[in-house]
Amino acid sequence: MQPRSTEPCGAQRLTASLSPLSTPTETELPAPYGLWMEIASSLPQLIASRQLRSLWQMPQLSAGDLSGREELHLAHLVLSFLTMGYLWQEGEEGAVKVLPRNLAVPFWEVSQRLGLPPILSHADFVLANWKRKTPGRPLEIENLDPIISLPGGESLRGFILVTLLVEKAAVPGIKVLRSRKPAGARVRALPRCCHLSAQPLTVYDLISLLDYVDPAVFYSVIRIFLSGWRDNPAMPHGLVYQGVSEEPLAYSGGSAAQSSVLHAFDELLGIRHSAESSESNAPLAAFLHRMRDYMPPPHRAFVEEIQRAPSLRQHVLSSGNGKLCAAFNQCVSALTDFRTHHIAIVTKYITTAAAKAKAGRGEPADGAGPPPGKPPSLLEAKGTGGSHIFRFLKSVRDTTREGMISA
Ligand code: HEM
Repeated sequence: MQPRSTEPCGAQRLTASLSPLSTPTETELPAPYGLWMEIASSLPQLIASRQLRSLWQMPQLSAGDLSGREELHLAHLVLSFLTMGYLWQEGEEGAVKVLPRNLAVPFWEVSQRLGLPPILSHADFVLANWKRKTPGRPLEIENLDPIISLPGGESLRGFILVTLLVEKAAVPGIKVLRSRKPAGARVRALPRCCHLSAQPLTVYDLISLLDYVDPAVFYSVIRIFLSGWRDNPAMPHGLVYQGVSEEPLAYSGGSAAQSSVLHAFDELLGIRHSAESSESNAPLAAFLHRMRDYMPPPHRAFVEEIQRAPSLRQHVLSSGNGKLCAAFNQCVSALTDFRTHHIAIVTKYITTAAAKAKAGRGEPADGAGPPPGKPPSLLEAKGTGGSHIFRFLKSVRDTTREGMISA
C-alpha cells in the first residue's frame, strides 16, 4: 500500500466550498480499508483480466470506522468505482443484477451518511477524484492525476481532468454568485469573471477534450462504466443491493448534468428548464431537475438558494439600463455557446463514434485496455444519465437562448 499522503485533492471542495482550488485533504483511506484502496488502485488491470468479480469473497467491512466528510467522500469515490467496475466488467450484455453485500452494505452506509445516491456520480468521478502531481504547482492538466481510474488509459485521465478544468474555469463566476455585492454589480462582474464573453475559457476547456480523449476509446471502453441502472435498457429492472433491499433499486449513471455549475448559472440568469415551460419539454426538464438529487447536499442547497433569491433578470429588466442588459445578455449568450459546443462534442463522441464502431472502424488506441464485451449499442441514443440525448441537449440549449432580454 502507498503511504498516506497529504497531497491536495478535490474531496474537500465538496464540503468546504464550491471551489476546486481548496486545501490539502486525504487521498488514502485509513488502515482498515486498505484492501478497498488496493483493489481500486488496480481497477483497469483487474477489469482487463476479468478478475474483479472474483475478488468479492473478501470480508464485509462496516463503514463505521470512517470519520469526517473527507474520508467519507473518498470512501464513496472508491466504492463507486469498485461498483461500476464490478457491474460492467463484462460489458452491457454481461451486467450483474445483484451487487454483493460486502460491497452493497458499506456503499449504502457511506451514501446515507453523505446524502448521496449509492452510485458513481459527477461528484465522485470528477470533483473528488483529482490530486496534484507536485504540490504547490498550478492546477493544470500536466500537473494533475485522477486518484482512482477505470479502463481507458490516457483518454480516461483526459476525460476526468478536462471536465475538472471546465469546473475550475467557472470558479470565478461562482465566487461572484456567492458574493454579497448588489445585483447590478454582480451582473457587470460576471462576464469578465467567468471569461464568459470575450474569452470563453470554459468553451476552450470543453473543446480541449479533442486533444486528450480518443472518441473510439470513450465510446467503446469508457462510457459503459458511467452507465446507471435507471432508464437503461441493459438494466431494465435496476440493481439489487444485497443486504440493503430485496427489491431492485434504480439510479441514473454519472453525468456532468449533475454538476452544480450550470444549474447555478441557469438559476441566476432566470433560465428555467421548468416542467411548466411546455408539455413536450416537461420530461426533459424533470430529468435535469432530478440530476440535482445526485449532487452533494451543500451543492444542491447552493443551487436552491440562488433559485430562491430575488430575480436578477427582473432587476435588469426594471433598471432600464442598456449596459446592464448587455452584460446580462453576454452571460446568456456564453451559456448558449457552451451548450452548442457541447452538442458538437456529444455528436463526435457518441453518434460518430457509434457509427464507426458499427462499421468496424472504431478500434480504440493502444494502452486504453480492451473494450468490455462488444461495443455498447443499447445506450446509443441515451446519455449515461439516461436522457434522450439530442432532444434533451437541444431543448436545454434553446431554452437558454430564450433567456436573452430583448432590447
Ligand atoms: C466526451 C465528452 C462528453 C460527452 C459524450 C457528454 C455527453 C453528455 C450527455 C449524453 C448528456 C445528457 C445527459 C445524460 O444523459 O447524461 C450530457 C449532459 C451534460 N453535460 Fe456532457 N458530455 C461530455 C463532456 C462534458 C463536459 C467536459 C462537460 C463540462 C462540465 C459537460 C457538461 C454537461 C452538462 C452541464 C450537461 C447537462 C445539460 C446542460 O446543462 O446543458 N459534458 N453530456
